[in-house]
Amino acid sequence: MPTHVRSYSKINLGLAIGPPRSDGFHSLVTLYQTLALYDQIALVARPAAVTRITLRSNDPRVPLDARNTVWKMVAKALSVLNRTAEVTVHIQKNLPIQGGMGAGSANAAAALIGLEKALCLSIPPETRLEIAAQVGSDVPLFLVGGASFGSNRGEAVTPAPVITFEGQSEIPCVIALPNVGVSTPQAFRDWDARFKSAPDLHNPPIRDTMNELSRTYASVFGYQGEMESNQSGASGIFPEPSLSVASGSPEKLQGTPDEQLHRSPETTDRSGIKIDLAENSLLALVRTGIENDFETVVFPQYPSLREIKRHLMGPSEQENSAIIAALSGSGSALFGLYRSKSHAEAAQQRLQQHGVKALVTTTLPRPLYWSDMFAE
Ligand SMILES: C[C@](O)(CO)[C@H](O)COP(=O)(O)OP(=O)(O)OC[C@H]1O[C@@H](n2ccc(N)nc2=O)[C@H](O)[C@@H]1O
Ligand SMILES: Nc1ncnc2c1ncn2[C@@H]1O[C@H](COP(=O)(O)OP(=O)(O)OP(=O)(O)O)[C@@H](O)[C@H]1O
Repeated sequence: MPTHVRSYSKINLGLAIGPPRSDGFHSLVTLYQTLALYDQIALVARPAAVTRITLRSNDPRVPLDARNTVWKMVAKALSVLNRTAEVTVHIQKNLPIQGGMGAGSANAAAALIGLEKALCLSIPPETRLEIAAQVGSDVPLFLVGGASFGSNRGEAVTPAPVITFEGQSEIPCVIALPNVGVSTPQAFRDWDARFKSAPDLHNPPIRDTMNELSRTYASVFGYQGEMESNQSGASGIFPEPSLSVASGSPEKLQGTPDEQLHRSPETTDRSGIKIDLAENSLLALVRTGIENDFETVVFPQYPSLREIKRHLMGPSEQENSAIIAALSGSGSALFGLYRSKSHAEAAQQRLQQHGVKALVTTTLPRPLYWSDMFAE
């Protein structure tokens, strides 16, 4: 019987790129958010004298050899664990390839989770994260799920509190799928080329966008007063952080006005505007003006993507316009987050009228990410 694992996708709620490093990677700071859209993997594994990996996929563009992230993950995990096995994986692709939604990375994480289950292994969480980081910068985030902070080259992940909007933790989301693929290494190279002649942009004392973005996240999520730690986190990998005030869940705001005052801290955004953290964490984030640095290099190359972002946003000042719309990762997928499902559906229609494929989904908080992981 195959082990079925859902391989969810992600978006980046802000991404700041730092200077290139000597190992060819770039430092970055980002906030990952998993989405309910998923590929599916079906994995069969049994101990054998020598390791043999066989991959299949419904999508002919997916490499079925050692270039595949799933292959890399299975080979690496077995080698680290000093095991040999025959492993067959079917990768059912629903997500775009080169979309910036971390699909290939998620496939790798799902394969690791499936392999553990199929072979009844229990890999220590630190080892899991270490193996994941070796397969790709975006892989570890899928061992955390929900919202998580990414730093270093993106592989250093820390669980973030649930991101809510008006009490909703599954925020309606539209993914626009432009008819182009953006290569991640090429996008990083373009970033370097663009700013080669402006070294100040890579000079931390003059403009350190990464530090700025870190401060932004800290200003939104940093209130420590009510931080709780629940060791039975859904993943079993990390304790579940819960920031009750920033999460804005109404029940947390009960109590006397004095108590509410105590639980309603304020912080200031980059322009000094006061943010009421009790309001909701997504709006507080948006108000800080978070951006994705990749837009600077990807939009000039693919002007249609800027246009798609406008369609995702919708007419300004209207109630049904997006709370935020941006490129995800290095693209080409873009996302919009909305107050309601009907607003998301209206955005989907706007895009379809302009010939752009669009999917309606929701953000996926950490508990749901793990509870539905093995559902077929
Ligand atoms: C753009 C993002 O999707 C944002 O979440 C990720 O940074 C990309 O992560 P990923 O696809 O897992 O990337 P990896 O497979 O680790 O790296 C692919 C290539 O992208 C470039 N790369 C990636 C991550 C990083 N922090 N700096 C880089 O310069 C490198 O050229 C690397 O060889
Ligand atoms: N399991 C996989 N699924 C899809 N593509 C894969 C896989 N393994 C390797 N690849 C190769 O990796 C390339 C990028 O795949 P992927 O879909 O992960 O890009 P992406 O969505 O831009 O990811 P990211 O958000 O991490 O940058 C593809 O061109 C493909 O040839």
